[in-house]
Amino acid sequence: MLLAEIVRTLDGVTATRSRLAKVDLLADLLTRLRPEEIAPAVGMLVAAPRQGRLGIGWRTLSGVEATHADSATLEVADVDAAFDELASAGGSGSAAARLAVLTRLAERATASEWDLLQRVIFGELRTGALEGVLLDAIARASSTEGPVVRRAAMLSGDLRETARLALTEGPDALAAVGLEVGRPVLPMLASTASTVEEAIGVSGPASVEYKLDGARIQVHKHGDEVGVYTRTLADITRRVPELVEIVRTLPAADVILDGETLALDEDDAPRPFQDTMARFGAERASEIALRPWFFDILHLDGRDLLDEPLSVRRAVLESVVGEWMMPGTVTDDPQVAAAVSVEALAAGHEGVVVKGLDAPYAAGRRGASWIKVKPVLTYDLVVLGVEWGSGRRQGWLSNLHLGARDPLGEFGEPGGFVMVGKTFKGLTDETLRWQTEHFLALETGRSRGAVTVTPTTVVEIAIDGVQRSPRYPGGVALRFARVKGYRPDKPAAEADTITALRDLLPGISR
Ligand SMILES: Nc1ncnc2c1ncn2[C@@H]1O[C@H](COP(=O)(O)OP(=O)(O)OP(=O)(O)O)[C@@H](O)[C@H]1O
Repeated sequence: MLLAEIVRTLDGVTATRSRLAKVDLLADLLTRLRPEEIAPAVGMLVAAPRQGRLGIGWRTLSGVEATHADSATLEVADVDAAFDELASAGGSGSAAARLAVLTRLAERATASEWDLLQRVIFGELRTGALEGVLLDAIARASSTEGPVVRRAAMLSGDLRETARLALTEGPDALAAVGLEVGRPVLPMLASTASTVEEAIGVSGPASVEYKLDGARIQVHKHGDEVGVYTRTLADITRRVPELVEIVRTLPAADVILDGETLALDEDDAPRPFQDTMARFGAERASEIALRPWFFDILHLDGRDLLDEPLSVRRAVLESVVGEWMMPGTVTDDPQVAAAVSVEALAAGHEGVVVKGLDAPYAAGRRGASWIKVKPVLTYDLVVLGVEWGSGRRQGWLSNLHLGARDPLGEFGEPGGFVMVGKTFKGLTDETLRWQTEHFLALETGRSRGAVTVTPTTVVEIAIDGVQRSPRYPGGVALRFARVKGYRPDKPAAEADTITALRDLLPGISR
């Protein structure tokens, strides 16, 4: 298949607001792929190449100079072969080799094909919205029930392979996809309530647990082999040897655990979230040691536990992790639950997560089975641009332009971002230095003292609330926004939405 057909399909998908029409277009494309084209083509559709991260920055890409082709001749297989070359180019002279591959590709591509290829190579413009539609399209194209496709995608964490299985082998092969120790699955996510009482009203009998402000980890142990993965399934095993050591000692041959990790200071108080994330990003180990708290178990010694109720999973979890268990209490009494929250806050944690005891582990889904309650309002927003600082901050990129996600395109492009405020508060010198370098590498243009950037960086912002704003396109502006920390573990497609912020406005009927 020609790459141009993928470009045309994606254009069609963007041009229509109808979900059904999007599914039709994608399903039609999928049915026309040859078996060996399915995985590469799906990778191109969702900007997640089959070869994994290609490790090419925006700067390298925008440095490619080429005269594009007038007519479309590039095949999906040609692009896939070029990606193989990019992924395997390493060692000395690799930069030149990669640039040569990119230049050849850019010359063979038409301008619109190169637009798409850049986004695929960069690998970060994934819109969660498209992945959902694509799952429906895979179901349609392979005449398989939607839930069967979704389940396989969740458990394998691999949309490309799910599409290939669905289209070439059918529902039985999909149903046979199970958990595999060593292959991470998307974590279960929480919804939000404003009080513990409200949360327990929804959940009924629940495990009310501390919500630690660290980083999510999924841990896989197979004998002595241990793998540690982030919220976005990045493998960070080599960066966290102290966690690997702890997991090795657990009394289980095969186990998959879900938890949170955090660094404590000498008084056992949690260190700032930034310190934990610094460990995740660092190539070298630092003095700050992490420790784990586990709150769920997905698999134990040959038995998948996903579909068991939390009450059963907790009992099994406790027998495996002992002292590394997340603190919490099982109760259906709102007062007892509220007391856990007070205790968690007093110990310096963020709040609590209230989890229905009957609920299974819903991998990759955000639902009412887990409800987080945090007294400080924090939102994960996307940096759209940054202003150059002045005075003491001269020469640093400082004031961040913050955007909320607009999945339905109510205030702009569907899947785009709507600006809701700015802040330069809460930035340490070290963060200023880091963000200047980081955002210059993501630069897409400059205007009036600000650098606009590719909207891929998620930052956690604390606010006192929101107010109506005639100036911002979403009609809402943040009040007293300050930076809590960057969220390299969160993709922009999962940032908070403009709807979530507008819901904070008093008296807005949506
Ligand atoms: N006891 C706990 N149970 C579940 N998650 C916990 C717990 N303690 C801390 N967490 C963290 O809280 C998050 C739950 O909120 P959510 O599923 O919305 O993830 P998130 O989008 O990363 O949210 P947040 O930014 O609030 O951490 C988990 O991803 C995990 O990192």
